Amino acid sequence: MTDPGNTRPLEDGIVTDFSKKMNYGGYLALDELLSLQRPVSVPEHHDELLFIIQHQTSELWIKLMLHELRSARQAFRDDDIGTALKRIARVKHIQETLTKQWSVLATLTPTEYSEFRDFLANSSGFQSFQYRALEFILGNKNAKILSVFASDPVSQGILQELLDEPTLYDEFLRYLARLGFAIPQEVLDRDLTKAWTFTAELVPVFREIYESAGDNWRLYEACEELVDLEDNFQFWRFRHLRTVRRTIGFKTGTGGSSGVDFLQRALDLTFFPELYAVRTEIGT
Ligand code: HEM
Ligand SMILES: N[C@@H](CC(=O)c1ccccc1NC=O)C(=O)O
Repeated sequence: MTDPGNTRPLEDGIVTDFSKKMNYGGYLALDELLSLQRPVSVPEHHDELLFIIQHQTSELWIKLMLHELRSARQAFRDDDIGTALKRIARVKHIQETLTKQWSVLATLTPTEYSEFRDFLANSSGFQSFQYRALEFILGNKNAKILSVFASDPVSQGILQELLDEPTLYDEFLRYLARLGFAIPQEVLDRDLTKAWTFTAELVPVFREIYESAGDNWRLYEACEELVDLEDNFQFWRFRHLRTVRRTIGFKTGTGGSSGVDFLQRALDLTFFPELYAVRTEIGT
């Protein structure tokens, strides 16, 4: 056999004529996608491309998370817990990817960032409508935040819709109510535009599910999936906080907040407090 010189020979079947067929770049709209990284620093700072790509990839993954979470919410509505669990499992993997991805941005030193930070003006992740949509569908609703999107009616409209609709947790609890669990009427009739708050009457419901896991395996699994989802969300928030801490210290944020202190307070927020509270009761 002739030595191919560390080169893989192409096979005869490999398609090379795309004049009349869809190819990779066409399918993925790569022309557009790869022309969307537009640094604003002058002269262009080497590290701004990292900063943009870290954010754009995050937004793409968040887009998929929202797609999956909307579908999971619909699945609970349709009494289809199998599909809901499948969707949430995927979301958990995306969260892990997003949390791990912080290590790439952490290679940006404070000096490098300070060299192009001023060019970002008042733009900030706080204005990410997809991130806010994620918080809303998971239960951390806050009508006041809609004002940030006044200049972007399409995003504001999507957020208003999510604000008015049941969250993933609302649909899970309604599903439990349909199965005969003692979900208080006030929970089912709650003001959906408000953030979820701890409801003690739900703890015994979850205790019943945990203590009858053998008979209620899917429900037990769903509870644990939701806990994973919240834990993973907190891990992302924490990595963001630590990255901000090491990059800008205690400077105020470009979005106008106090910065690290403001982000620290997000770590006190919780989506499914009763699923954490039940842990204190288990085995006692
Ligand atoms: C060196 C990089 C980063 C720094 C220094 C930074 C800094 C900050 C600061 C100070 C805030 C508070 C709001 C403000 O006043 O601006 C904030 C909020 C936020 N950032 Fe970043 N950030 C960084 C990277 C990222 C990345 C990669 C994302 C991914 C999408 C992101 C998403 C967000 C979100 C969603 C918020 C709102 C959080 C909340 O409401 O609790 N940030 N960021
Ligand atoms: N808030 C950041 C700026 C920042 O990180 C940022 C700027 C524009 C678009 C996204 C950003 N990411 C997260 O807040 C800062 O205060 O430096």
